[in-house]
Amino acid sequence: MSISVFIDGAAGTTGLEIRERLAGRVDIALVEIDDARRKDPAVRAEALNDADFVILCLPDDAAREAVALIDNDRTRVIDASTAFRTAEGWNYGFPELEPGQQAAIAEAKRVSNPGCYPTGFLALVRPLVRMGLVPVDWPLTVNAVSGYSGGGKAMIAEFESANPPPAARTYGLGLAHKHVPEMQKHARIEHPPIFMPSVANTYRGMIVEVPLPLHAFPRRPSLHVCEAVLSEAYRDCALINIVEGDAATVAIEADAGTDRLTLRVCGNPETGQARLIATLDNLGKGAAGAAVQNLNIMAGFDPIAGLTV
Ligand SMILES: NC(=O)C1=CN([C@@H]2O[C@H](COP(=O)(O)OP(=O)(O)OC[C@H]3O[C@@H](n4cnc5c(N)ncnc54)[C@H](OP(=O)(O)O)[C@@H]3O)[C@@H](O)[C@H]2O)C=CC1
Ligand SMILES: CC(=O)N[C@@H](CCC(=O)OP(=O)(O)O)C(=O)O
Repeated sequence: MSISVFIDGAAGTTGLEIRERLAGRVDIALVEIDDARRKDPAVRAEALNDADFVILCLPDDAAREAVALIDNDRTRVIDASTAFRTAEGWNYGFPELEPGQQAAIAEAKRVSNPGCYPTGFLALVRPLVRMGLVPVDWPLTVNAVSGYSGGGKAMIAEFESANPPPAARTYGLGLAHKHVPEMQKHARIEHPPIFMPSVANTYRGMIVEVPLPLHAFPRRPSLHVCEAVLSEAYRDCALINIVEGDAATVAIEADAGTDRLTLRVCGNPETGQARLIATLDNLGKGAAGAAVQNLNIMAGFDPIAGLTV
């Protein structure tokens, strides 16, 4: 079986990465448009309605516009932007997050790809919340550092033209980052997490951390129990690895250039303080890898076809 796929925003950072992963696949025919007219709504509307699947790699407003341009019942959509991640009628494209989620994505017409930071946060926290180990009303915090490709073409140009670029800088200081509602909704927690993102002078890769005072939780879970819960939750997930044992350091490059997501439960067993750590590539499982995984699932292909494990 072969499917047709149109990538709207194929000249952007995420779009190019998706194209790279799909190029050469015999089961996929890419719908191409003239580069000079890639922002022309009439040209886009035709491609959006011709394709079996469209993958939107656009700013939020352009993604909303693209969805509005689809006027048939057949075309199925994967959106990489923030526009629909908490929207009714959209399926959250994180197949490993909940039991039954992959099956729901397989049937869905509209799938919203998770944000890169929420991918790390949710993978670490959701199984522990679901098991009742982290109370739903706990005020969680998230610390994270991303490569600068996370900010798309504009941030890449900014870092690559600055002389010298910052080694690292923190942002989101007003605690209203666009990923917070998505984190709260899909973790199924009562309060928005305090989210402290930074960007480093490296192209790709990210570290997402959640500190947990396990000793203060009603069930006082050990580090070992948390690790066992994550291992069980992702037992059959080809892209998610739980690395056991002590790590002295974790590098932002750990999963850069792959579509993997690696989880670690670090900390001090004596004090009951944990550091949950996720590493991933913002353009891999954080964007393009996840979009291709969702496409594979929706089309009935091997879920990890074309991906780097
Ligand atoms: N970069 C990342 O790590 C991640 C990105 N995302 C999300 O993916 C989406 C794309 O991000 P990213 O690839 O980084 O961004 P880029 O800025 O690199 O790419 C966006 C592309 O969209 C094009 N574009 C803008 N407006 C329109 C329009 N009206 N019609 C057609 N094309 C348009 C741009 O054109 P032009 O080339 O002229 O600028 C550009 O090529 C965003 O919503 C982002 O939030 C999600 C997870 C991670
Ligand atoms: C370093 C950097 O700036 N990162 C982006 C997030 C990239 C991403 O995940 O895109 P979505 O917002 O579509 O999820 C930011 O913080 O806005």
